[in-house]
Amino acid sequence: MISNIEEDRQVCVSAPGKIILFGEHAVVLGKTAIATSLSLRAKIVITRNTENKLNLELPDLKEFGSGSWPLEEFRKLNDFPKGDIADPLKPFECNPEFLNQLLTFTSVKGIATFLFLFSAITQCTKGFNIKLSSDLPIGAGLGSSASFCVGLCGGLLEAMDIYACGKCDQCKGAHKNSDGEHNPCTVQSDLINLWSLQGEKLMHGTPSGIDNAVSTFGKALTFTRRAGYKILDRGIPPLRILITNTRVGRSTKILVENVINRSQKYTDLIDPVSNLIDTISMQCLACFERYEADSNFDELQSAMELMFDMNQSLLSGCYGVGHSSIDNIVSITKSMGLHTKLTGAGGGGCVITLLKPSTDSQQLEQLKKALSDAGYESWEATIGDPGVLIKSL
Ligand SMILES: Nc1ncnc2c1ncn2[C@@H]1O[C@H](COP(=O)(O)OP(=O)(O)O)[C@@H](O)[C@H]1O
Ligand SMILES: C[C@@](O)(CCOP(=O)(O)O)CC(=O)O
Ligand SMILES: [Mg+2]
Repeated sequence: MISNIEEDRQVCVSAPGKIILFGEHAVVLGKTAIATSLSLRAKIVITRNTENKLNLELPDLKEFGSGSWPLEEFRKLNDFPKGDIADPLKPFECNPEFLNQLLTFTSVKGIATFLFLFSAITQCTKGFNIKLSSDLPIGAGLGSSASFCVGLCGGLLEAMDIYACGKCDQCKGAHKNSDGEHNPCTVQSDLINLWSLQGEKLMHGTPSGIDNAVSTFGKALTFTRRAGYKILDRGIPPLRILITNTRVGRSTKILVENVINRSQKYTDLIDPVSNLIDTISMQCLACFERYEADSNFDELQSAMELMFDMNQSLLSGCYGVGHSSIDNIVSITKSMGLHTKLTGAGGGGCVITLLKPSTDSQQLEQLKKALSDAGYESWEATIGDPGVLIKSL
């Protein structure tokens, strides 16, 4: 018999999307990338049920909508994670055999990812109703997959009362914001981040880990595969960024695989490119530090504009992840003296344009209309938002 408290308990979690300022794809190859969170967020609501079922609603995935499965259906699978490996405090990769068994329930990789994380974290011991929706365009380079994983893992760990910190005061909600939400402590956030990385691996094979890190911790951070994340405690300077969605769908998994294959096949040609992108990321950090010291925004803006152009040229011309729609937006914004680069995996998806401090509302409307007339949707980004937020009712 579930106690009333548990049965009535509701866990609400949100996790931000992101933009990568510099270093996408190169970060998969071990170089430095810089990313910052967005105000667009994935939202998950988790409530208990007494039906011993998983009831799932994914309103943003029209081809799915909703689904319901008895928990026993998963527990009886040959490769259901159990025993020593199945310690929810020690994130583990999905067994390929188990993935194949999960893919008998759904052909959608994202849902199979959901079912893996649900099975691994909850052991399918309790029935839950789960609804996941998002402000983020899906598959557009703004980290929707990572925010999906981070929100889900944060919510499931909370709903199962699984805390790497043993449920410290912060994770008990000692420092709630005005909406009654709290950021989990660093120890619990690291657990959420590592589980989310396992989800990202299922989504697109060889993620660097930057997307789930910035969705977990928020603000802005640098990332390398070797050293992991380093949060920029002072955030980033007040850059004005316009996000434009090409509305061209693409597969992060395929784009990432293509860059890896090109790097392995043409190592002597691509390594210098990756090293230059690493230099761009490091130069961006140096510019941020210089701005902190001298507040010379014009100097910062000029350097950022050059680095945007360089990184875009290298991504498109050398890594091969450009697209004609991206080139079109680069051209439209350049005609207005602005500089644009793709963000995320490229091949369509979203681009980011560096607005000038002097770009006034009339110029911005003129730019957005030119982009809209060309078939693109654009909006000024709010960056540096908090990472995963949890509200337990
Ligand atoms: N709101 C959502 N609802 C359901 N699935 C989602 C949602 N957001 C992301 N996903 C999953 O993430 C996948 C997109 O991941 P990816 O190709 O990496 O694009 P992105 O650049 O947005 O991270 C989708 O195909 C879907 O499986
Ligand atoms: C291309 C890459 O650098 C970022 C992928 O971003 P997104 O999934 O397109 O939002 C891959 C990675 O770092 O995992
Ligand atoms: Mg993604």
